[in-house]
Amino acid sequence: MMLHPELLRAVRTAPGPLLRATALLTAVTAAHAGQAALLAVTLADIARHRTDRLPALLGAVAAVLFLRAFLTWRQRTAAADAGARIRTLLRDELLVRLGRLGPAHTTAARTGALRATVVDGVEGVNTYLSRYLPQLAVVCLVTPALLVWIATVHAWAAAVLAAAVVLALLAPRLWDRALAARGREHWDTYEGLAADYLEALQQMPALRAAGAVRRRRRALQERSRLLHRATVAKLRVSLVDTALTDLAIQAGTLAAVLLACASAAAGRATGAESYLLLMLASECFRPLRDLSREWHAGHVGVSAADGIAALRTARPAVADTGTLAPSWPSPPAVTFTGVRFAYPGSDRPALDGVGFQCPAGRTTALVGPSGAGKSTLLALLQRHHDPDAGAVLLDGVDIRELSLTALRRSIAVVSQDVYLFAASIADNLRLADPDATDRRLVAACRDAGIHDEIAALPDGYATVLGERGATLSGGQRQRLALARALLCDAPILVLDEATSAVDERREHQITEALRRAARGRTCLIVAHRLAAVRHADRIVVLDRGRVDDIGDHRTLVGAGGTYAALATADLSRGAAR
Ligand SMILES: Nc1ncnc2c1ncn2[C@@H]1O[C@H](COP(=O)(O)OP(=O)(O)OP(=O)(O)O)[C@@H](O)[C@H]1O
Repeated sequence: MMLHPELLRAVRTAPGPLLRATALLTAVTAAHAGQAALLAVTLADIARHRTDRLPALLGAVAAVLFLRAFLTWRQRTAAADAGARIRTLLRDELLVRLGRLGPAHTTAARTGALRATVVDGVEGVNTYLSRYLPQLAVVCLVTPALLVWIATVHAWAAAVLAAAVVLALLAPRLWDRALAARGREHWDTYEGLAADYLEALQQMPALRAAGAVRRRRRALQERSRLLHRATVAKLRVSLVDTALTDLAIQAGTLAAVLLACASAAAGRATGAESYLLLMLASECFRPLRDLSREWHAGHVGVSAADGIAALRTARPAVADTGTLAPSWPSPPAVTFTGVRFAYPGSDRPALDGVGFQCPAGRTTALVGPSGAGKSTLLALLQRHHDPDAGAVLLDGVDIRELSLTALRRSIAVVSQDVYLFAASIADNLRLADPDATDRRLVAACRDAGIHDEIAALPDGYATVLGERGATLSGGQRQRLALARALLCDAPILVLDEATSAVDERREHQITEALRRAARGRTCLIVAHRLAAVRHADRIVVLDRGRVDDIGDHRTLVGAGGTYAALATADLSRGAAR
């Protein structure tokens, strides 16, 4: 009978359907009791060889039977209806939360574990709400009413049954703490296994390349064994729980039967009363038996509730307190001033006193050795994190003063790992703008230098991509992502390692596409290979979290600093290819 605040909170997702499901379940249980009472009278009549009322009584029993069948059908529909709403609204709420939490959260959490919470956890909450809670309400409403009814027939029997009901309800609660601990352990193990499997499936090529499939399989088998152990441990506790309930029910029923027999033998009760007592004693426990069954089904919801609550109440890495939503008639300049930032848990700052400007409508390239802080700068611009000191400004306005929606609408991003959905090319493009016309899709793809290749596919823009866009090459995926970014029509374009997955010829194509795309936008490019950035209007060289130098390709090569060293390394890499 565990009531978790998170689960009670979730009742508000579908109060109407839940109330309807509960009312109908009460009616079904009442119909059971009514049928039992009618049967008691019928049996008493048969025992006394009274047949005059038999047809009417049997007719009434049949009518109640049909009514109950009808009510049961309506009840299941109402519960399914409540379930559908609970699932949809709860998952939607969690997805909105995940969206707000942003990449800072999703990179820290394991995708498989999040999936388990959002899919299986919500499923458990649904069972708890749409099946366990209505049954609990029925126990609270119908069982006392039946006990009062029994008391009018046989006060002692009612007292004994009441004691048995209380025992059946309370005795298993002694095991609640143990069950909660085992339930959590089971859920954690399940989440871990789900995350491991997802990772193994997604990383199968890497595992195969490293010859690690067999080792990974063994690790997963071990995980499965742990889950099996956790399941058995939980089952053991819940079986004790069920056994206690059953024991109380059996003892109560037996005592009531003995009392009924004793009363009948002593002539203190009529035949009809004895039959009624026997029938109602059994009905009195029906809601409890059903509750015990639903409890085991709904317990997953209780185990998952903590994870759902944690996800719902997690604080985003940045606060969305800004209110400005500028419309940018012309692309804004992006300025970093005195930016210092250390990742949570890291004592060494990733950026320390970084200041430079990306001029409006121009292309600025960020270069520097691995770990210099290039991606971190882009993450700060997108407000995945806020700087510990200093600020990022758009045309002089601190980005913290903009609402997150306005900021994100101002920036289009093509990141290192392009994500394409298992949908058509057109649908993938329209993620950026659902209302974009076919003409705009083609224009964006032309600018990104991918239109001809899409047009050459048998289904053109209607071609359905495999999962994660598997049917396209790395370079095609990157140019498709670029086209998608162009469709956003944002005044700032951010390209993080946009040419990382392609060969030299493709790199040239993409660089050309970028130059076309960058026109009329303030563009920030991070690239390892300098070919992609040598034409940039301004190149900012970062080294170990600081600005090392700023200039254009020619002046920086001439200066002979970090950039010149990178250029030499780049050249020799190019020669090696
Ligand atoms: N999520 C993170 N948590 C903790 N430290 C991080 C995280 N991401 C990056 N860092 C650290 O911050 C520093 C800057 O990393 P960043 O990814 O910005 O460098 P980069 O210049 O983009 O490197 P690369 O060219 O290899 O992508 C590095 O020391 C890195 O180890």
